[in-house]
Amino acid sequence: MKIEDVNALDSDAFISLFGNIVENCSLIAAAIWSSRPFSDVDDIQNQLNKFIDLLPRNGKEGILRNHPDLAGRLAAAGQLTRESTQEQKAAGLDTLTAEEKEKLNKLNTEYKAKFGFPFVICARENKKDAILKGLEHRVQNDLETETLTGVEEVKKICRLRLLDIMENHPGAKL
Ligand SMILES: NC(=O)NC1=NC(=O)NC1=O
Repeated sequence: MKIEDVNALDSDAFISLFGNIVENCSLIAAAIWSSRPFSDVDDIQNQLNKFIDLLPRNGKEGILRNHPDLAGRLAAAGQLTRESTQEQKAAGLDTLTAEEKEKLNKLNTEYKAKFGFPFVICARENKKDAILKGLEHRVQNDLETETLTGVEEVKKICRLRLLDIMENHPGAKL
């Protein structure tokens, strides 16, 4: 899809296409539509990042709260979004041993009890061992650090989803 095609989308079509590049936060795509015309994909990403960075603390925490646990209840119930399903599978989270799953669930529960939002990491950039190590390390951080770290991981997830759409969506027929 070319950037000209993106710039030609009305708000409904733009939100329909980009609404889940930040998991369950279609508001962000709806908001950055106002920033068109975009010069290129990086410009779209920069507008997303700027919107997220300007949110108050509770807005950032809200984005994190909208992310499903890794190999959590929704994954077990097959109720993850298409994107999350693919991302969690790519990290090998669909082939955890019973012991790994128990450890992940225990750490996820501890993390969420401490911070009030789930542990978020870009699953496509990490395999399950790195995710478990990351969770063990990050659960020891403070709230400020984890809010910012989680948001930076959301931006990585968002970037990969954005590139997928730009590369795979046919866009306007030539
Ligand atoms: N809690 C999470 O980190 N969730 C996720 N990370 C991804 O990359 N995809 C997810 O669903």
